[in-house]
Amino acid sequence: MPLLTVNQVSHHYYSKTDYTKALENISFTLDQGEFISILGPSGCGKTTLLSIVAGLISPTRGETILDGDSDRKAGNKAHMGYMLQQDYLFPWKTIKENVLLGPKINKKHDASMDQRAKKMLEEVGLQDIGDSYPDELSGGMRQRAALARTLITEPKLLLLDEPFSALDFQTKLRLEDFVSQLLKQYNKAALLVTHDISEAIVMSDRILLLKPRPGEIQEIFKMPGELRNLPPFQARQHPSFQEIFDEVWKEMSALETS
Ligand SMILES: Nc1ncnc2c1ncn2[C@@H]1O[C@H](COP(=O)(O)OP(=O)(O)OP(=O)(O)O)[C@@H](O)[C@H]1O
Repeated sequence: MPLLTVNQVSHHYYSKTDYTKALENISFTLDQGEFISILGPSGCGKTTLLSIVAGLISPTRGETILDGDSDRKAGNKAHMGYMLQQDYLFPWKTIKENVLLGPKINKKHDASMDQRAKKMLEEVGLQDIGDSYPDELSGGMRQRAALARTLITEPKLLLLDEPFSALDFQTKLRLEDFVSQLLKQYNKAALLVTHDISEAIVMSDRILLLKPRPGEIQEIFKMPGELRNLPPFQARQHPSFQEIFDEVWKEMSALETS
C-alpha cells in the first residue's frame, strides 16, 4: 500500500462573482522513502495541492489518504513534518528548545526526548550550538535546525515548500545534499514544491509537472537510477542531468507561453 494516495483531487476557489479551477482531477501515489517534486508555472496549483495533502484545506472533490487514513482533521496531521522557505524558529528560544518544540506541544517531552534532541542536533551537525539562539546562526544552519525540529517528531511524510529558495546558491547546494542524505538514511517520503527544475531533477525519484488553468498533471518524469544513486551535487555533473533538464525545460516553457 502506498504511503500517500492522492485520488482524483479537484479544487475550485469561489468568490462572489467568479471561481478558479485551481486543480482538476489530480491522482498519484507516493511510497515510503520516495521523493516527489511538484513543478510547474506560477498559478498551476502547487501550493494548493500541498495544502490539501497537509489537510489545511479540503478539496472540492476527491480525497488524500495517508497511511490508510483519509480523515484529514484527526491525528494524521501529526504524521507530517514541514520545511518551509522561512524557518520559523522562535528567536527567544535556544536551538535545542526550538528542536524540542514539537514534543512539548504534543506533550511527549520527557528525558528520552532530550536525548533524541541531542541526537538530531548531531545528525544536522549542530551539536555544539544547541544553546545558541537562532539570530546567532547562518541561514543554512537555521534551516538545518528547522530540519532537526521536523525530524524529531518522526513524521511519516515531509512536506517541503521551497525550503532552499531563500538561501544563497552555495548554501542551497550544500543543503540539498544534506537533506537528501538524511531522508535516505531515515527512509522518509517527501513532497517538494519548487520552481527550480534542476533542484527537482537532483532531489526526486519522480517529478510531477503541472499545467495551469486548470491545474492538471501535464507529465510525470521518472528520474533514472544513475541520478538517484548520486548525491544532488554530483547528479548535477552527470551527463543525464542536462538531457533531462532540456526535456523538462522544453515542456515547462511550452506551458508558460501557451
Ligand atoms: N485563496 C484563494 N482564493 C482564490 N483563488 C486562489 C486562492 N489561492 C490560490 N488561488 C488561485 O488558484 C490558482 C492556483 O494557486 P496556487 O497558489 O496553488 O498556485 P502555485 O502554483 O502555488 O503558484 P506560485 O508558483 O505562484 O506560488 C491560481 O490561479 C491562484 O490565483
